[in-house]
Amino acid sequence: MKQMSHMDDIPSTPGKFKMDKSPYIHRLRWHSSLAKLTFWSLVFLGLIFIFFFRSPSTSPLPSDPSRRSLRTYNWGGSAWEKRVRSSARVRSRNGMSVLVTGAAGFVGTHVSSALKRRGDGVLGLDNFNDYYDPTLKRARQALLERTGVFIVEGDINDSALLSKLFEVVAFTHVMHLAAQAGVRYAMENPGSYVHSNIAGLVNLLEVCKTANPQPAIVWASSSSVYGLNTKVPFSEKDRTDQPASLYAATKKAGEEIAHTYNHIYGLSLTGLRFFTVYGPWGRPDMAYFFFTKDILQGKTIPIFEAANHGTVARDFTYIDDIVKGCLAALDTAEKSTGSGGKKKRPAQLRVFNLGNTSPVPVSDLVNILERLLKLKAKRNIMKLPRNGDVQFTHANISSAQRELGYKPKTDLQTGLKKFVRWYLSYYSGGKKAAG
Ligand SMILES: O=C(O)[C@H]1O[C@H](OP(=O)(O)OP(=O)(O)OC[C@H]2O[C@@H](n3ccc(=O)[nH]c3=O)[C@H](O)[C@@H]2O)[C@H](O)[C@@H](O)[C@H]1O
Repeated sequence: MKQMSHMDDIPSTPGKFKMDKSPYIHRLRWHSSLAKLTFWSLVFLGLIFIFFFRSPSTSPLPSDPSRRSLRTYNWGGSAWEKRVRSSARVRSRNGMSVLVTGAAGFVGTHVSSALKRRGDGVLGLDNFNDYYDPTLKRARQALLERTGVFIVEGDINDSALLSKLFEVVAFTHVMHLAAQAGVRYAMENPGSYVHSNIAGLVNLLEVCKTANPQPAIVWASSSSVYGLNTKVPFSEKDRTDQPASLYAATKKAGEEIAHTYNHIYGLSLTGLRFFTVYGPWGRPDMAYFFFTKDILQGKTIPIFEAANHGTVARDFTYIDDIVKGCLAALDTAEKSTGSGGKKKRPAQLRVFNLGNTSPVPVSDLVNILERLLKLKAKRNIMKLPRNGDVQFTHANISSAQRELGYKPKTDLQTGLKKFVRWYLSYYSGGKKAAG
């Protein structure tokens, strides 16, 4: 508006001037209209820029100022398509072609690399959001690139992008790991859970349902769906209708959504309830990870305990065991049965616990870290906050054992030893070496 008033200082209405045909006046008029033209052209160009470049034309993302990473991504073009095709190309007999969402995430990176190593075609998709340090995601991306996995930058809410990917590659499977994780963060940013775990899931399933052939989908649910249950170990048959966090509620909603898409469209769907997965290249928001960081920096760590000094424990599960469970779920997934958006016959619908079956108190986790780091932790014992945490998790894995041959092998001591070795290497300037 300031510019407008400045422009207004230059009289442009001939009536304000004596009709003088002097060259000066001509020049002034010419300048004035040129300035006007320039100004309005700039405004026009500005509007075009805002319209076409700032707001995604395909699937507008909800405005969410706390998630700066929800942006428009560049994709498309023949070079891009070539990379997509090459990354997804199957290189082993009977191999599968898998779209891995959340490929720059902790589990996504490990699963993508394991699939690629055995000759499956793998294409990653990730929005590289800033829920935690994106440089760690970029480092994982670099790691995957070295194994031949290309990660497309984009959001699972972008249906045009997803449709394009299915147009370029006839994926046989989708390993859906993109999600808003973290139990406590849901109090801070509830919208991001709805965006990724509900809207994003529905969007992905919509595209999968219309794809021809439809892929089989394996996706990450969570142990948190058992919520306030007290009967342990948790079995897939137990109730899951009392979530303690919005995170858990969105994962539970995901399971119901999976049921719907299986029922109506014949999509083959397998949900995996992960139990507190840890290991190298892990998530910095998780307790084992930031406890390690804080112990090394001499900072106090908050250790939760339940009422009356009750133990808080988790069925911590090592990443390599989880990867085996994920691959087995993909390998045993039956084909989807629909086409053209219609179900032909009933399709497979499964849900499995992937845990370790040996819960460890959080205080013991800290004891192990102290031994590995050769440092004493400064402990601040705190009451378990009422922001989503549950007191105890313990998986009954008999179903996964029976149907997937899932057999976790790594105890917490062994797994944390591998994590700490990676952590020290990665954060001591050995970021490249850690690969
Ligand atoms: O299984 C899951 O489905 C989930 O696992 C993970 O959640 P959690 O099991 O809660 O892991 P995590 O935060 O590492 O806390 C571990 C323990 O430390 C305790 N804890 C935590 C923080 C703290 O400051 N102090 C503390 O004692 C805390 O009370 C808990 O007992 C994933 O983050 C989540 O995305 C989801 O995948």
